[in-house]
Order: sequence, then C-alpha cells, then structure tokens
Amino acid sequence: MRTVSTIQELRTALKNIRPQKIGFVPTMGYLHEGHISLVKKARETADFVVMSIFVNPLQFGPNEDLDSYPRDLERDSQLAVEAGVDLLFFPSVEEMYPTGSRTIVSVHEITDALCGASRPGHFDGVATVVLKLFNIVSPDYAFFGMKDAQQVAVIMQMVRDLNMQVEVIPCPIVREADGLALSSRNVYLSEEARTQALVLSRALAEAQQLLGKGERNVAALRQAMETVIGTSPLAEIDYIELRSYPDLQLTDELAGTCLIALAVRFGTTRLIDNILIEVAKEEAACSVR
Ligand SMILES: Nc1ncnc2c1ncn2[C@@H]1O[C@H](COP(=O)(O)OP(=O)(O)OP(=O)(O)O)[C@@H](O)[C@H]1O
Ligand SMILES: CC(C)(CO)[C@@H](O)C(=O)[O-]
Ligand code: BAL
Repeated sequence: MRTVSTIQELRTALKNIRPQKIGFVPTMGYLHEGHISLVKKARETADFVVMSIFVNPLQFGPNEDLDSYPRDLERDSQLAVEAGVDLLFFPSVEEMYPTGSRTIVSVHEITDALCGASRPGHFDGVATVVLKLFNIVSPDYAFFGMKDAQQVAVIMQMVRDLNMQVEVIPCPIVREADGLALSSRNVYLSEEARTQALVLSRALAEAQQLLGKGERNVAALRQAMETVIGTSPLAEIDYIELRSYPDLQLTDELAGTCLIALAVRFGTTRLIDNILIEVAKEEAACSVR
C-alpha cells in the first residue's frame, strides 16, 4: 500500500497504475470493522481500492469534537494494509481547502431533518468534501456505511443532481456482538456509558418487534423507543425519527421503505444508529433491509 498526502501525488499514482475500476472508501480514520467492511466490499467490486482519511473541519460545528476526534495514522495504515487498501490518501486541511476556497455544495430539503437539524451546516461540509474527493480520485464506485443513512441519501442525491459518474454503494451497519453499532466515537464512552449505549440498538429492536406485531403508528413507535432509551440514566435523546427513505418525508403511519433513526447523547458523546425497514401493510410482514 502506498500513502500519499497531496492531490498531485495521488493523481500521478493513479495515472501510472491505470486501474480498470477504482473503488473508493472515504473515511475520517480511527478505523474499525465498519470501515474494514467497506474495504472488503470495495475489493469484491473493483480492482483497485483507494481509501481517504481526512477529518473534515467543514462538517464539524463550532462546539463539536473536531479537535478531540481520535486520530492514529500508524494504526490506521496497518489496518488499511491488512484490509487490502491499495492507495491511502491522507491530505492536510490546507491541501483540501487552500486559502481562497469559496465553494460550498449544498443539498437541500433532505438535509433539513435528523442530523442536519441537530448539526447545522454538517451536510454542506460532507457534500463539499465528498464532491472534492470524488473529483480528486475519480472513482467508479464509492462505498458508504448505512450507519450514516442520511449521509448516504444526501450523497446519492448529489450524485444524481450533478450527473456524477460514480456508483454509490451503501453497505450494512457492522455491530459489536451486543448490538452497539461500531463508531470511532465509541472510544469516548466511559464503561458505564458504553453499557448504557445498548439502549440505541434495543430501542430499534423494540420498534422492529412492534412493527412485526402490526403497529404502524409513528407516535406509538416513537413512544416505545423513548421508553427503552429512558431506562438509561445517562442517555439524552437528540432525536428519534421515523421517515420514508431515501426522501426522508414525515408520515403518521409507516409504509414502504422506512428509516427509523436515532441520535442519543451520553455526556458530550453523540451516538447515532438506525434500521432501514420494508414496511408492508400486512401484520408481521416487515423485513429489515
Ligand atoms: N458500524 C459501521 N458499519 C458500517 N459502516 C460504518 C460504520 N461506522 C462507520 N461506517 C462508515 O464508514 C465511513 C467513514 O465513517 P467515519 O470515519 O465517520 O466513521 P464513524 O465510525 O462513523 O465515525 P463517527 O461515528 O465518529 O462519525 C462512513 O461511510 C460510515 O458510514
Ligand atoms: C464521508 C466522510 C468521510 C466525509 O468527510 C464522513 O462524513 C464520514 O466519515 O462518514
Ligand atoms: N460519520 C459521519 C461523520 C461525522 O459524524 O462527522
């Protein structure tokens, strides 16, 4: 695996290698099995895998964890080699946003709710950096985790709207054995918070179970999820949302492809999780996608 930190080096490397199909895995680093699952999928789909590690300042709000976000390039490089990454792009902030940069990409409407509402400007930062990375890497395929389901919807919308020639491939959420979705931010959790963080996946399981019994009412499902999260004294609900997917429309009764998503704070650590579910009209006919 080669590591490059400038756009010029990356473009020269790709020009020399001339891979047939490039698979791209954008990340913010501090790699875990969730990231590795994206690389595995990229290896199966493409013949050359590029990963980027860039903690993108543009997608962090003023009071968020940009400075404390975990970083460990040495460890990440080792994990990336083992996973089969061919080229690692590790740019500086100045390389990505040289003085004088003035363009922001904004995807409208589907960014108004969920994480977009809790983190104003977040998806402008995501869309801008992902568009830039796509322009730099020119991938045939790009792999994103469904843990960030709204992000996947936003990137797919941007790719469609801007006629970009990349296929976005959503990949399933990887979880710990006890159900907690893997996240780089899990390292912030105290032992107590780590145990209580199981309320996220439990609340989703509760909603899924109720849907299986025929419950379709959004208020009732939300209430049931709130009750599960309420069993954790440390948990503070940021949002619980049940919406159509990928257009993220509000509804009173669930039907069709639906996203059940939540964000919960444990002190300063904010965790997200979701399930994407195919809701049939008939009782007990729901399936997780
Ligand atoms: N548990 C997971 N399963 C599958 N994909 C994941 C998982 N966690 C992260 N990803 C995906 O990895 C890519 C890079 O994400 P990122 O580097 O922000 O990791 P992260 O663990 O989500 O970090 P954080 O939760 O702190 O935002 C994204 O497409 C994200 O959806
Ligand atoms: C897609 C991404 C790498 C853009 O910074 C980031 O939002 C992430 O890690 O999910
Ligand atoms: N995985 C999404 C990146 C962020 O939380 O900023």
